[in-house]
Amino acid sequence: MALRPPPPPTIDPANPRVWRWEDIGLTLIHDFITEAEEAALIAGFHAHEHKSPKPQPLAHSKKRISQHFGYSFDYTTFSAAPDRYTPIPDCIASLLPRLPQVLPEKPFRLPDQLTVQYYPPGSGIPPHVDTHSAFGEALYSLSYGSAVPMQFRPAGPNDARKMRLPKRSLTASTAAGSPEPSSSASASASASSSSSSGTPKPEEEEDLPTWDLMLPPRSLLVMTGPSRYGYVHGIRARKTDLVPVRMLEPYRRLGVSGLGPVAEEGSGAGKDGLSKTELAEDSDEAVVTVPRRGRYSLTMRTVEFDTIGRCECAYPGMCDARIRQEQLEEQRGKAPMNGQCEPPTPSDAPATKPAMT
Ligand SMILES: O=C(O)CCC(=O)C(=O)O
Ligand SMILES: [Fe+2]
Repeated sequence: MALRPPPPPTIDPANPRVWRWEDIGLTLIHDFITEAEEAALIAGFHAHEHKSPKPQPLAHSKKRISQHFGYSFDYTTFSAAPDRYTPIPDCIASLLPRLPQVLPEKPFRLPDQLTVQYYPPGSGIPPHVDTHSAFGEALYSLSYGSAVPMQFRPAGPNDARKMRLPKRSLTASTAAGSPEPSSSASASASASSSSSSGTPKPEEEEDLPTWDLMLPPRSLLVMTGPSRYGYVHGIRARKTDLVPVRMLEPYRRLGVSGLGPVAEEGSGAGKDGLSKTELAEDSDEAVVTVPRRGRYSLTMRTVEFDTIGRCECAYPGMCDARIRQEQLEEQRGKAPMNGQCEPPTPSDAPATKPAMT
């Protein structure tokens, strides 16, 4: 099936490289880093790869590979562990002060929980929301190496139900298919595929608008508000994408490069001789087949040590803090009354956020 174009963004009149979907708090900034910075990040990834205690041979990997810097994420507390910190390489640290402060009403702290991921062609990440309570609102994701389409849709009842499955209770982790669940910070809404009970496939939630946003190399995606708390995002595991030509037009107009040889040349056969403009089978849409190439991303989050386990978002269905609270209340409802008064647990604390310093 061909990719589904996103709703048209608002283009910043002062900078056409900044595209915003204001209603859902999503921003895409093109050419956020230079090609030289991109090359340094890729070299940094491979240098670190050899230092890893369990080096994963990248060339042969079919799965997404992650590296973590800054504070490690701990699913037993649903927060970052203050005592587990991996120094941040210079090529990453130097980018942090350049990140846009997209929430002027909130205090800004540099991200301190960083995940670099390499996606070989054919790999992806299941639809998920990043853990609400552990991190500040703004999530940043820098793409490099090659382009990839990221799928977005509002979270639906099936996502909320899956978040409540036993494997995702208090200490369990389904880290969006991550090979390192204990240090990943994403909560998979749908880690398993279609079940015999007729549940829609993980990527689909019937009747909810689903669309794909092409993320070119060197672009920065910023999620806040509804896109951060109430939407799921993911990357389908595929070796090629069927991309509607009209989806590429805004990128071409801006002169954004790195969408693949076929996509950049427009109609006609690509350099690889594999692809040309054709009509999609399921519509009259002109599409190009774009082969995936190795793609890297750097996800940047800011740990909320002050508000561990609490969240006041407008999406309780997808909120780890609310789910934990529900589960605790359920357990209490079932527990026999013994007349004792137990001290409050951290999640019993009042839900007001302490002032940030
Ligand atoms: O690869 C990306 O751009 C995003 C990865 C992601 O969503 C995550 O690690 O939570
Ligand atoms: Fe994510």
